[in-house]
Amino acid sequence: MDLLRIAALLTPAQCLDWLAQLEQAGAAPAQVLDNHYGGRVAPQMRRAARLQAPPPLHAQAMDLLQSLRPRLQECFDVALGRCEAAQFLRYETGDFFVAHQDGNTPLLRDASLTRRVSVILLLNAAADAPCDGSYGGGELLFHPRGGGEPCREVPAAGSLLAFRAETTHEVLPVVHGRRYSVASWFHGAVVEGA
Ligand SMILES: O=C(O)CCC(=O)C(=O)O
Ligand SMILES: [Fe+2]
Repeated sequence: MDLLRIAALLTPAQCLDWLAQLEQAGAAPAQVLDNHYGGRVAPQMRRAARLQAPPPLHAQAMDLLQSLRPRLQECFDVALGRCEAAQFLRYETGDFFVAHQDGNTPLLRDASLTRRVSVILLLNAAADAPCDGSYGGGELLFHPRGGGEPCREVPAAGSLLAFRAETTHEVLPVVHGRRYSVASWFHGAVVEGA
């Protein structure tokens, strides 16, 4: 399974700054891209809030993610085009996202079809015991194609994971605190005349 880990993409101070800005942000239930449900979330699939980041913060996140394009293209050996608007996510205690694929799965012919690389940036850290600004649970599980033991990731605050959009992954329920992440997707480069 291809999993790229980028440590310390954000400094601890940047994480705190982003989190402080998100404290003020409005929230709505996070959705899923699914024709069947018309994009609405099926509550048994996902529970998380999508935060309305202030536009300058959103722009900063987009610049940061776009700066990774060359590295991601090289790592995954795929030509990448646009990067989707970053989603700022908050998982409260009990929130989760069941095993899913983000795109590039031909059976689902929706806007996710051209997604090639998913990126997830964690803004705060996991801790075993409840303490300010951290969360418990909320691990990311990556399931290898064809079965086998899943790979369990607990990224440090400010670090990013990138993987092929068709990789099956899930977020286990948060058991204490609040987990903050930023997710986005790079689509394949559009080939002229294709
Ligand atoms: O919040 C996360 O860590 C993962 C989010 C995710 O998998 C998604 O939005 O597709
Ligand atoms: Fe996902």
